[in-house]
Amino acid sequence: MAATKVTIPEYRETALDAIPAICQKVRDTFQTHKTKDAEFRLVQLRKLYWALVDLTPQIKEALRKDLGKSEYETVFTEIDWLKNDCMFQIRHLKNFMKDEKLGSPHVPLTYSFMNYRIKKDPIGAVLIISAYNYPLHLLLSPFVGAIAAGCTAVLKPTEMAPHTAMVAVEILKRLDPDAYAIVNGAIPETTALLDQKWDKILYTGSATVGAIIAKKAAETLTPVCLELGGRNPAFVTKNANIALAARRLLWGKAHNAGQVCMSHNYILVEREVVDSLIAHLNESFREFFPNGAKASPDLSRVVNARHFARLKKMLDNTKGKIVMGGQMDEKELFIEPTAVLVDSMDDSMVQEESFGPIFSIFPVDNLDQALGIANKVHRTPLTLFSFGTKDENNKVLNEMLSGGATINDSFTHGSLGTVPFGGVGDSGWGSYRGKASFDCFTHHRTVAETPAWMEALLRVRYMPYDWAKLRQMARLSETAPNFDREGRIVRKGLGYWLGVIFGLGSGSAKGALLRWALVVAVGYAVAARRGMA
Ligand SMILES: NC(=O)C1=CN([C@@H]2O[C@H](COP(=O)(O)OP(=O)(O)OC[C@H]3O[C@@H](n4cnc5c(N)ncnc54)[C@H](O)[C@@H]3O)[C@@H](O)[C@H]2O)C=CC1
Ligand SMILES: CC1=C(/C=C/C(C)=C/C=C/C(C)=C/C=C/C=C(C)/C=C/C=C(C)/C=C/C=C(\C)C(=O)O)C(C)(C)CCC1
Repeated sequence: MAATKVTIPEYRETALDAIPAICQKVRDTFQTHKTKDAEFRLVQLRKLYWALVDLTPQIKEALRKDLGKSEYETVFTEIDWLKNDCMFQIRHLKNFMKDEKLGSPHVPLTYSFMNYRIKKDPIGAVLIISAYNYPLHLLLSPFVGAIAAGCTAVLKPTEMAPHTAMVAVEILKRLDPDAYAIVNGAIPETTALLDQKWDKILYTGSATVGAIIAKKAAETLTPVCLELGGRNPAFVTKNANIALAARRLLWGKAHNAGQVCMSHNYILVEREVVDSLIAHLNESFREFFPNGAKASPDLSRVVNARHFARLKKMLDNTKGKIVMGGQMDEKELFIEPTAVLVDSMDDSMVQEESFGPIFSIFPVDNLDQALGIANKVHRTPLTLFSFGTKDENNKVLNEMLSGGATINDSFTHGSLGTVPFGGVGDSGWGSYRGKASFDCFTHHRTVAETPAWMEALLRVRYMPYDWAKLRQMARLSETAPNFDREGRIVRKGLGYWLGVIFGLGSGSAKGALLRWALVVAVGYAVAARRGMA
């Protein structure tokens, strides 16, 4: 069958003077409240799903042109990923939207008639700015969350993947044009967008630009979700399965040509197993690329000449020795997955974020030394990886913080679209994916409702204050401590525990009586409401 010719419109930046009106429109649409309706959200998500299906040839072609992305990875991590995102929200939306009733232990018995609950409100009109490495996925995956949450949105795709940006325009044409819009461009257009008032901004990209976004957002106290990068360490101890560690870590740097914010920057490996790790990395390299990396249809290219030059400079500046790969071709923006053996934490291959197919191997004496180095290089990276015994892996998790972590593999924690994903500290603020995507764009509003008939019971809060009422209230609601002034648990034997159980947590007989009276009253009222009393 002859392949259908795919056309992608030429990249066009949005006119700067059109941007304020575009933003005003989505803000106004939010105020119409139409995007809050569950059916509206579902229809938009369904339309997005079918747009992804119908525009699959355009998406594949755009990603091939922008990143030399293999068709396999485009389907796996962009198209299917986003379709799954839509289906997940479609299936669970009504459940996510439901009010959450607040009962024990959050609401004590005394407050139980006030119908405490959490109402899920869309946060408003949001701005989503994305990075180049998964240009459609990183743009639309948060967008799915924004639609599900009932927000309106403006999307700003990366200008570094211009074909994908134009396909995104085509996709958006299938959705409600008043609720969602797309603005194309680079720094001037993003700056114009940031000059507008948003209810939330979700930004994916470098930490440097992340700081610009956060600063600008702070001027208007706009909340931000930042998905940033990091210098991610992998720990390999002598007790690890070295062949498996090598194979899995190489995958993490070959997938999307290592242009993955989660992939490892450097491997801290115990000295005894360095040679074995290098041998196994090379063996896996030959297995993944039997005809060489350049000939492989599976290896993406570096996004552009600037990033190629950046990666080349990291390799030029290293004092280490290349122990795997090393080939490159500027014309094709091709860099082989490359490992460099280094001996200093000041090496360019350790200090700079690779965000490409290159990484370093740093021999260490033991795990304590490795953790000391990693915590100095970057204390809160986006991810970390640990290959060792159960105790060693737990030690790594306990002694180093990261946005996410995978034990015994490369970024498995970030390969599933239904679990929360995000950084910590300077690798990111907030998270999204799965229910977290819905929550990211939702305000969880605590709502209470006080029935009129309760007025007499509320006497305790009104002036003139009455100490006796306050004591009565305390007897009903305070929990007696089981610890002393030194913070030690005071074990009081069977008598104490019987008191806790039969006295409903009260420290006195009077308190226990009052509590039982309240339980009976609440039980009676609930039964009456259900028509049983
Ligand atoms: N945590 C995460 O989910 C991810 C993080 N990243 C990080 O992103 C970086 C690579 O992505 P890039 O696309 O190069 O990031 P980038 O920060 O250069 O660009 C991201 C977005 O910011 C905009 N932008 C660039 N400079 C700006 C400025 N001065 N003012 C306002 N907007 C500006 C761009 O137009 C683009 O849409 C790496 O550091 C990587 O670790 C990348 C992908 C995912
Ligand atoms: C049990 C049976 C089966 C089991 C199959 C299993 C367990 C399959 C496991 C597959 C895995 C772990 C696949 C991993 C895929 C990785 C992906 C898709 C990576 C995605 C990476 C992304 C999206 C990166 C994002 C980067 C970002 C956000 C960034 O840079 O910021 C069978 C075999 C199925 C059947 C028999 C029973």
